[in-house]
Amino acid sequence: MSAAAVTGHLGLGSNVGDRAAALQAAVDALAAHGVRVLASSSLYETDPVGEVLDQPAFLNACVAIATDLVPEALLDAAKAVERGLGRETDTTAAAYLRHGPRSIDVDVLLLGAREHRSARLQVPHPALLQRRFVLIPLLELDLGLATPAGGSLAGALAALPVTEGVRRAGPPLRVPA
Ligand SMILES: Nc1ncnc2c1ncn2[C@@H]1O[C@H](COP(=O)(O)OP(=O)(O)OP(=O)(O)O)[C@@H](O)[C@H]1O
Ligand SMILES: Nc1nc2c(c(=O)[nH]1)N=C(CO)CN2
Repeated sequence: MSAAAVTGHLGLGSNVGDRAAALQAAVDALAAHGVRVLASSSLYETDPVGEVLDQPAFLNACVAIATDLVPEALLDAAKAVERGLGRETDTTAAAYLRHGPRSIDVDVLLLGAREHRSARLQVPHPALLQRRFVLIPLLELDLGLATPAGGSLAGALAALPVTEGVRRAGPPLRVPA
């Protein structure tokens, strides 16, 4: 791939089926959709947060990426990877439950200094600074990360109450050489 226009970070999550295999399959599939994965955090076993707490624990990881895609095309790529792994991505479908169990979730967390706000995509991800399950793997990748507005992710993590368990559960996902 040629020199990429944008670097950023994606969040990966799974709490149905073989969770580690699903996270690895997502990393493996991203290249075919124009997204180069540069590095992966460790895997973390995390307590569910959000609107559905009575569901199995998640396995989460974050990856650093580079891409020539514009932000909405990157979201399309993330959704295509989810669909390719069998996830229901239509938020109006009967099978869709917001914050509910899923075989794979690929969220756009950060695109460096870029901000994007449209009906279908907000970057930074709106819940970024409230979620220990994304802040901890992101900070493993880069302790100096900040939002485009200048908010330190390390500072956000330090300010959060420890209400949600996040335990290291395995080594980083394999990324292409
Ligand atoms: N930064 C983002 N990354 C991924 N999806 C986003 C983002 N901003 C807005 N969305 C929109 O959110 C919709 C629902 O996404 P998803 O099914 O992953 O939600 P969720 O995982 O249940 O909740 P959450 O977004 O709080 O993690 C997507 O179809 C997409 O249009
Ligand atoms: N621990 C954890 N909780 C969640 C997760 C997730 O990936 N990890 N994803 C959700 C849907 O956005 C809702 N809750």
